[in-house]
Amino acid sequence: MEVGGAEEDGDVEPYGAESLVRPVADEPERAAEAALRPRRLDEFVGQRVVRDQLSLVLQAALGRGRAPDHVLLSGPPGLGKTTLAMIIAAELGASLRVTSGPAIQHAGDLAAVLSSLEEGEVLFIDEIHRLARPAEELLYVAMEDFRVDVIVGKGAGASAIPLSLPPFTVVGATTRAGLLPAPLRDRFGFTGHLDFYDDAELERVLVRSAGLLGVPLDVTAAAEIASRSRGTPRIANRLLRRVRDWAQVRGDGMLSLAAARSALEVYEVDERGLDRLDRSVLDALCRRFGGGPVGLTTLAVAVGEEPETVETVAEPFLVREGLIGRTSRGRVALPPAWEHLGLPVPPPAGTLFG
Ligand SMILES: Nc1ncnc2c1ncn2[C@@H]1O[C@H](COP(=O)(O)OP(=O)(O)OP(=O)(O)O)[C@@H](O)[C@H]1O
Repeated sequence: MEVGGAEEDGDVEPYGAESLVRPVADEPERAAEAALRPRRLDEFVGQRVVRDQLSLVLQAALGRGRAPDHVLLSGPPGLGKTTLAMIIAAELGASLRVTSGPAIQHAGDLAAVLSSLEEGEVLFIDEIHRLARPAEELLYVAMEDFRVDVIVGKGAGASAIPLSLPPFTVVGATTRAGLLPAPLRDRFGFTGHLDFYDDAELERVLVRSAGLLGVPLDVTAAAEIASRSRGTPRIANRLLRRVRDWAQVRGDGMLSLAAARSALEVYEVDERGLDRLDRSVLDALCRRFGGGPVGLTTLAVAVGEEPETVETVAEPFLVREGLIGRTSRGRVALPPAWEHLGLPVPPPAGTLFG
């Protein structure tokens, strides 16, 4: 169930919506994702440490017959935070309420959600780092004392009427744990950090998804798609759906290695998982600016994009892959960037004679 007002999202980038390897999902995609979500903890692939820890927290709470401590899940988009929140509710046999930081515009919105919670329910707050300050303060009290102060009246005549809440569990998700104020972070009894998946784990995600979609996926194709998925199950599942389209329309329905390669060529996702924007950034950096350093704005103009798009959509992965570096003087191409473009790696600066 969705609660909270319409989402006002200031972070939408023009490029992001059309990229296959962008880690965030839009609404239509979320519907396609829903069918592929693992429902129980033992179906959730990878993230062994977080899974083990969470399993203990949940089993202990179930054994005591009490709502578990509040849970904070942090990590980059598309790694399974929402899925885990749903799993937590399912494992507890509780119902789940879903809202997000940006959907809660006023403390009153949150008070309304909290005061309608029933005993043992799980409240999932996505992008919890984007809650407004007054809502955050209300949440501290609700999480710690299971109480919300309902303000009646205005100005000098206003008074707070305490309303006690039944025990419930907040599951907060954030891509930016560092932005959470310490008092809010401290109210979570358990924090799980999700990391990027390795290729073997992504292959398992793909094999499971192909089974659910009822498509024949060759193991070599699964490995190929996994290696281009940037360590992210959401991207793996998205590429799988595109390979399925290709196999259906241009192939024989089989998701073979050849089908995977042909489909990903059509969608311009290269063997390392880079897309058109990523490659144009590398290309501009190496060919036009001799490897840099070059400022973000200049680089963005060279590739015809907004600086914010380059910084938030392309750069994180390029930096993580060791293709580019960020220095105080701007962006620089690292040797693997030259190699990826098939260009000779220039000698390090200051080396006159090779
Ligand atoms: N460990 C996993 N095993 C199998 N599938 C997974 C796993 N993690 C994520 N997925 C799949 O990846 C997709 C994205 O997962 P999810 O929506 O939970 O990510 P998220 O971290 O909440 O992303 P965001 O921060 O953008 O909301 C879902 O379709 C889900 O089925």
